[in-house]
Amino acid sequence: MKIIKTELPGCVVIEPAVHGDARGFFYESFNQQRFADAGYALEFVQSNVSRSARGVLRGLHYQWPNPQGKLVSVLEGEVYDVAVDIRVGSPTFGRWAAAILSAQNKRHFWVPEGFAHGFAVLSEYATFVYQCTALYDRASDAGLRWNDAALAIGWPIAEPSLSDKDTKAPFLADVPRDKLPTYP
Ligand SMILES: Cc1cn([C@H]2C[C@H](O)[C@@H](COP(=O)(O)OP(=O)(O)O[C@H]3O[C@@H](C)C(=O)[C@@H](O)[C@H]3O)O2)c(=O)[nH]c1=O
Repeated sequence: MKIIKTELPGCVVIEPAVHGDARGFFYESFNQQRFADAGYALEFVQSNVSRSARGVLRGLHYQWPNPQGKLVSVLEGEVYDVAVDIRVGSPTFGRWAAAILSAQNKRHFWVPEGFAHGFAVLSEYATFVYQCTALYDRASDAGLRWNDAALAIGWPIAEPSLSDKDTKAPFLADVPRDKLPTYP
C-alpha cells in the first residue's frame, strides 16, 4: 500500500495494493500490522456505511469529548472528502485537507481524532464506508457549518443537500474553545 501525505500532518491518503485477476480484484481495506508499521497504530471499534445521492453533503462532523478517528473510503461512486483541523492549540488549527475518494481509485483517507470531517457526493450515488476508533456517542456528536467562510473549504458543489442538523451547525468562531478538541 502507498501512503500519501496531505497538507495536514496526520491526515493521509492510503492507496491499497489492488490484486486484479480474471475474476475481478481484491484489496485489503485495512491491515492493522501494515498500518502500525507505517506509524498508524489504529484500533477500530465501529464500522459504518451510508449511501447518498449526487449533491448530498454530510458534515462537518466531529465528536468531543470521545473523539473518533475515521478511516474512510467509497465503494460506489465518488466523493470530495474533507478533514478540518479543529484541535485548539494545533499549528494547523482551522486548516483543511481534501481528497477525491471513489470506487475507482479505491483511496482511503485517514481522518485522525480531533478533526472535523465531511464529504460531498459527486456521482449519481455514493456508498461511503468508514471504520471508527471510538463508538458513536450522541451526546458528544457535534458539527460545524460546511461553508464557514473562515474555513474557506473548496467544495466543488455550491448548493448541496444537507440534513436539518447540518444546515444549522455553528460556525467555528462561535463554538466556545472549551467545547473543541484539544491538541495534541
Ligand atoms: C453517525 C451515526 C449516526 N447514527 C444515527 C443517528 C441518526 O438517527 C442517523 C443519521 O445520523 P447523521 O445524520 O449524524 O449521519 P451522517 O450525517 O451520515 O453522519 C456522519 O457524517 C460523516 C461526515 C461522518 O464523519 C460520520 O462520523 C458521521 O458524523 O444515524 C447512529 O446510529 N450511529 C452513528 O454512528
